[in-house]
Amino acid sequence: MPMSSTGLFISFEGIDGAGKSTHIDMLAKAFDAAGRRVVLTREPGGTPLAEKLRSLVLNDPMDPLSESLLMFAARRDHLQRVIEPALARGDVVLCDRFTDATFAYQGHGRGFDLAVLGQLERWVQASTDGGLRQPDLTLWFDLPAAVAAERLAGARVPDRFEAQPQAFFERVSEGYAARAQAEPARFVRIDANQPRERVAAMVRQAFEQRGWLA
Ligand SMILES: Nc1ncnc2c1ncn2[C@@H]1O[C@H](COP(=O)(O)OP(=O)(O)O)[C@@H](O)[C@H]1O
Ligand SMILES: Cc1cn([C@H]2C[C@H](O)[C@@H](COP(=O)(O)OP(=O)(O)O)O2)c(=O)[nH]c1=O
Repeated sequence: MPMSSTGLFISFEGIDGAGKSTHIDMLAKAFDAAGRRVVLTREPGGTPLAEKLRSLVLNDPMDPLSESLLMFAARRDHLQRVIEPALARGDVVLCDRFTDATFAYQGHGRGFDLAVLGQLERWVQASTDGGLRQPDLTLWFDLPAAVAAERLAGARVPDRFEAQPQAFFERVSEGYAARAQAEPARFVRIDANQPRERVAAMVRQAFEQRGWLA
């Protein structure tokens, strides 16, 4: 049984260029065809306030603590205004990145204190029943940093994170691996270094195995 009482909360993670966006759209269509209401959203972002914070954090230079606080401020607003109401209605929430990204990028990428991030996570994701709101399932698109860089070359104008060197993304990947190891039941690692159709089949299989898509 998913942790959320009625809805389904799915997050998508991986370094920039790993292929998340490509497969989120496919999944949204699959859930829609199965008769489920889908909320497609992203972090940082997903509400008017959080989208403003996104634009600041992706473009304006700042230190890792400010970056982490803005990520969690955006997340708090997003949870309260979009994610929790959607789950209460029984919708499927497909979220492009969530807190694992903060541990991977601000924690492992920037080297910011993981214990402080853990405290922020507990404050921001505290649920009314005393538990911690986490995705029911996290799909981690794992791709070597060199391959992601090749895929992104020329594809779009890089933001503050996408402009980072390859070593940064190698650390971010280690961060995702650590989170996945700590919570194996929540994570599914997708080998994203394969043709789109193979990746799509593995993504679909993760849902079918759980009985979430026929
Ligand atoms: N399996 C794949 N093989 C080759 N290229 C891919 C694959 N999946 C996605 N791409 C391409 O790689 C780029 C990054 O994919 P995208 O879905 O935008 O990644 P993300 O959302 O994780 O940053 C896009 O140009 C996309 O078309
Ligand atoms: C959610 C989140 C994202 N990020 C970064 C990762 C990405 O480089 C960037 C935006 O994510 P994303 O929406 O994946 O960017 P795009 O749509 O351009 O692929 O924000 C963090 O550093 N920490 C976080 O907590």
